[in-house]
Amino acid sequence: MSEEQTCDLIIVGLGPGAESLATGAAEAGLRVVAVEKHLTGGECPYYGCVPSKMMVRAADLLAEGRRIDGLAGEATITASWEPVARRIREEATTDWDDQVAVDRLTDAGVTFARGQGRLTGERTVAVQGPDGATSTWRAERGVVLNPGTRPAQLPIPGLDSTPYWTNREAVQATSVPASLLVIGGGPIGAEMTQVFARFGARTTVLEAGPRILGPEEPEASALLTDVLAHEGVRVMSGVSIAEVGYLDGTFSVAVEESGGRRETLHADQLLVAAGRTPNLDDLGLETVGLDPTARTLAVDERLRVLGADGPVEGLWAIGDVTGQGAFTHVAMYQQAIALRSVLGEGGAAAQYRAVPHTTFTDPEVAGVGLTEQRAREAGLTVRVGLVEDLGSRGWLHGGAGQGLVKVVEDADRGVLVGASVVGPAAGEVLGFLAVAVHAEVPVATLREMIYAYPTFHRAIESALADLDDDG
Ligand SMILES: Cc1cc2nc3c(=O)[nH]c(=O)nc-3n(C[C@H](O)[C@H](O)[C@H](O)COP(=O)(O)OP(=O)(O)OC[C@H]3O[C@@H](n4cnc5c(N)ncnc54)[C@H](O)[C@@H]3O)c2cc1C
Ligand SMILES: NC(=O)c1ccc[n+]([C@@H]2O[C@H](COP(=O)([O-])OP(=O)(O)OC[C@H]3O[C@@H](n4cnc5c(N)ncnc54)[C@H](O)[C@@H]3O)[C@@H](O)[C@H]2O)c1
Repeated sequence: MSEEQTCDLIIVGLGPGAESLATGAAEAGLRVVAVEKHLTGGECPYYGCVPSKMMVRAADLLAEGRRIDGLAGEATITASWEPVARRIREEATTDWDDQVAVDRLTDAGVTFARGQGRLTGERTVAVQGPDGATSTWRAERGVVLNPGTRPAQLPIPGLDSTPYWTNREAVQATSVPASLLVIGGGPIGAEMTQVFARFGARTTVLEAGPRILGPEEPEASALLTDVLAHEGVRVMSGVSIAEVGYLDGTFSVAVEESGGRRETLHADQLLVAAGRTPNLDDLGLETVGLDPTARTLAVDERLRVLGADGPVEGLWAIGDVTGQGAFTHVAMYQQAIALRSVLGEGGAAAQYRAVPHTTFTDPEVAGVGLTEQRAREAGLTVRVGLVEDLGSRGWLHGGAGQGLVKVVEDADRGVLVGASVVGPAAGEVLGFLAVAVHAEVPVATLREMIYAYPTFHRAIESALADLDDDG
């Protein structure tokens, strides 16, 4: 163990938020040490948002090409995974090398330390490098934790001894399997299912819950399920997986449906996308009185980590481990607030009533704020407006214009507390509703607006009109 070194701020785990925070803190004059054990920038640029959205873009192009028949002539589409794999390797991840990101940090004046960081007490961190050597640091201001998550390992008999994919292997695929089983119908499972199916894999998605995209509005899940089924995907919900095997290049998955029917499915590849495990178990949390087995770190509105007796001295956390939405935009939002807190500055505190999200299937599934069910559980007087088509624009769009808009009103206050949009560019249409929920624009004001014809967002006007019909 080396002699303790001193700095102002240590950042452990460099997800997208921490990368920004490190640069900002160094630019503000702090001596910053940034610790990363794998790839600087975290899951999003190397295994998450960026490569997966390159895959989605390619799959959407194929689908658009296939829609030419009957709308604009004839097209013969020949799918090839080669440009997708190449773009991910060369443009997105530089072959999963983070040197550019490390250089960006060091150019900004940050001291970069490659290794596993662990708290050893208040404001102190030990960093174990790849060679096993350990350096120790004391930070005068404190420590920011941004360790993120890893794919959850399911305790399914047989699974661990098979070469199954998680999102990390899926984005590194150099070819498309002829057949694919996907365990988990959350955002990762839904996006990957559609991508590989559109590239020709016979795909089945296996979801334990009653429907895919379970936290979304049921109407949104149902619409996406229909679209996937129409594209030839088998969607099995309410299943439990008894066993997984692998023999001679083929996976076998024994599935029990809710009615008790058993079936063994076979495929060339298995993708497990069944949730995430927070990287909190090897972070030395116990040395500052925190529980290393917790699923999230409680934080206050300034991102200070909360212990049993209030904020832990000199300790902040940002990103997925705070449990406020596992999205890059949440981590980025939080880093700016945490940085101001580290620097002793004020400014707006964190609040999460209008966290937007988009699952990049086609149609996209986007939401903000509360679903109808969550609003009812919160005890609000709820009115709901729902339109299950996208009006003239949906029809003009041809085959792929299906969608919906659902708005959830707190009727006592006359403001929207949540909304969902499914459709082409739903994530963009959602922007309007995110403003409405965030700024608590009165529903009466939203109804006075003029909605351009024929846009997708015009369906919002119809959904607002439908609020009147709700009991
Ligand atoms: C397939 C996929 C698609 C996604 N798509 C989207 C999307 O479209 N939009 C969106 O907003 N979000 C998306 N996400 C979620 C997004 O990737 C995360 O929310 C985002 O990366 C923020 O995570 P984070 O900052 O908590 O940490 P992470 O990105 O998980 O990074 C944490 C970093 O900390 C490092 N680390 C952990 N422990 C230690 C330690 N003890 N010492 C040193 N280093 C450590 C890890 O190696 C990692 O690099 C997607 C995720 C996946 C998996
Ligand atoms: N477009 C986006 O913004 C985007 C895309 C991908 C991921 N993400 C983020 O990453 C997070 C993780 O994504 P995820 O899809 O892995 O996790 P998730 O937790 O959101 O969904 C996992 C799904 O797997 C199911 N499941 C769990 N155990 C199962 C089992 N044994 N058998 C069958 N099904 C099982 C769950 O019921 C759930 O529907 C998301 O919650 C999201 O915040 C965002």
